[in-house]
Amino acid sequence: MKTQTAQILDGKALAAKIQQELAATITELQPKIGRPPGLAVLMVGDNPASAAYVSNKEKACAKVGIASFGQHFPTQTSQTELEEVIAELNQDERVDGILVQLPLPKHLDAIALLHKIAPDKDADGLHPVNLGRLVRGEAGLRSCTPAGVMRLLEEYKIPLVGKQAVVVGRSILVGKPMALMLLEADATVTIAHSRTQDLKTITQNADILIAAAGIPGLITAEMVKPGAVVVDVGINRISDSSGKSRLVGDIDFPTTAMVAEYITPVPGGIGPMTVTLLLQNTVSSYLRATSN
Ligand SMILES: Nc1nc2c(c(=O)[nH]1)N[C@@H](CN(C=O)c1ccc(C(=O)N[C@@H](CCC(=O)O)C(=O)O)cc1)CN2
Repeated sequence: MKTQTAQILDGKALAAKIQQELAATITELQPKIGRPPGLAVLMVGDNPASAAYVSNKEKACAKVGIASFGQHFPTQTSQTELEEVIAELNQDERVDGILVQLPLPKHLDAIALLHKIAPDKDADGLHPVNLGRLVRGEAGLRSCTPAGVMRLLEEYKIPLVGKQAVVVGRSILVGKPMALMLLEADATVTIAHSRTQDLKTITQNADILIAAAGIPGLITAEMVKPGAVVVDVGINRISDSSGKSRLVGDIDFPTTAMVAEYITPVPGGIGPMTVTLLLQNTVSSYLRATSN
């Protein structure tokens, strides 16, 4: 039986390497600056997956020496209360990065909350000012998941200039900024989404295929060009026939790994890179805030 031939793009290993570098930077700078970098993660409600991600972020902060100012609010917290908390954090000199864990309970307007975060403390890179900077190719805080994808591709020296890149998914969190970052790197970019007709014909043309649709196993081997670089941003928890839960991506890994040249695993691919780029954004804001 033919088995996997693709090389793994190891996000977990790269994340560990970058986190070590961040820890060394913080150890060196903290005595001179007089305080560590600070990150505030705001979580509303009891979504168990979100609670696990927030806890991972706080553990990662502790590991590299970033102070956490996390706050957990009950589900019924109002928009105004959260806006007031963000306004305080914007003024708090110990805090370099602020993020609102998504998704939020339905009565809250996530976009309106993101607008309230000071752009230079926008650790998730989702404020319109930072998205605008990305559109214009200017320096700014970049969205963590797509920035993590770009950093992983860079580490493995994957050529992007002039390549056909297809992004499946058009969310503000991943798909749209991902397409812009690939464009910034001179790839020729196509965005496909839930209304795209004949997805297979489009994905088969991709030298670089990014799956960010949130649909388990959406991309199968016959949809992938032989030799393509395949990046799985999907994080889907499914139950198998015995009722046991496991994590899968948007890509059918066993079949796709037989045709792709490079592939990211789930878990251990883009997830750890997302958390690491969040730490990196926080440290960038800290350096900017303390540079005078
Ligand atoms: N404000 C934000 N909300 C959300 C984001 C985000 O970037 N900003 N992304 C996702 C969730 N997320 C971070 O918040 C996230 C998800 C998964 C991982 C991760 O490391 N996954 C591991 C597996 C973990 C497991 O076993 O469950 C992996 O892929 O190896 C990191 C971050 C939605 N919300």
